[in-house]
Amino acid sequence: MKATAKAHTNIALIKYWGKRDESLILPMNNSLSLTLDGFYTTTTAEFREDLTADRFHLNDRLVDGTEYQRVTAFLDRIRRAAGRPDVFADIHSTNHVPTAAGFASSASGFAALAAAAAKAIGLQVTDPELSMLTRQGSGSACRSIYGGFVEWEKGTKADGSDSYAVPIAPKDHWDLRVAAVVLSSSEKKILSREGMKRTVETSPFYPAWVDNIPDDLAAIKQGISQKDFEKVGEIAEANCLRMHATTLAASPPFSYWHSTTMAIMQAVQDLRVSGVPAFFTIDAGPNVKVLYLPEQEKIIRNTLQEIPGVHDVTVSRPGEGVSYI
Ligand SMILES: O=C(O)C[C@@](O)(CF)CCOP(=O)(O)OP(=O)(O)O
Repeated sequence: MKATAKAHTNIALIKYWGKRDESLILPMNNSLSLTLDGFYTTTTAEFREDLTADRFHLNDRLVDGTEYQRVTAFLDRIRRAAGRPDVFADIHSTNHVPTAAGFASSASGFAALAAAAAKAIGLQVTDPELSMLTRQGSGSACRSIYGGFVEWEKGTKADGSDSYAVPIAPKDHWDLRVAAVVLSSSEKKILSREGMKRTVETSPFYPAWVDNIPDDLAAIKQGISQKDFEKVGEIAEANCLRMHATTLAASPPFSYWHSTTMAIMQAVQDLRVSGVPAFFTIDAGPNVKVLYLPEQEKIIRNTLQEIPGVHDVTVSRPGEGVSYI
């Protein structure tokens, strides 16, 4: 009972920010992402009769603490779904992603874990069912089941049976680039789960965030189908700024941005003024992702690399969904 799966990270262009159900991980709003080819996780899961507890190895290191707790709690869901409450797994995950940089590494990690564990335990799942299972590990991970552009339907049912990702356009629909800009400073940040909880519970700006999503989604999907780069970039950048605005109005207020984060934001907006189309998006951390077209590769890379405080720039293309090795 062994299987290996590979899954890529995804970058949200319309952000998932806020849950309506913490335990089932059900979101307040729909989100839309692009799966990236540059960062991925491979996970091998082996369910064995001789184990009396799960074992989780990440990058060849045995993991314990909260990370282990999240994985073993997730595997409990897999065991329940398969009707095998008493079988435990040996999990080996390798993250080809700067985990410390928080590049939604939980997204590729949980998608690969869900796929490998379901296959290893013999659980037959459709893509929507695999997405729903993955969602219960980490919300954004449910979008990594598919490649290319993906939308996570928030659903309305209390049991979450209508909350899963659906493919919008395949990875070869549009040859975009995403530069992931990692900052040198890796201060302890507020984890996305905690950040969105505080925001939902205390930020007066939060209801406006939710209200704006349907228009953003409709417009960005039109832009994607028409390959209108400015339209997609403007909506994605504005959506990211609206998300971060909600944190500034939370109690206590917080922000994920460092001075280098803002320097990168300014540099990207300056590029646009000089005629180079580029747009940024930022998740629950100080790092920045920059969206651009292939012909701008050189100027984008040179501009970003020379900003003080930038540690690394990694370029991704649209990536594929979950696969089995
Ligand atoms: O990816 C996005 O849509 C936007 C974010 O990255 C933040 F900006 C949210 C990621 O949240 P996640 O780590 O999935 O939370 P979990 O469900 O509590 O595990």
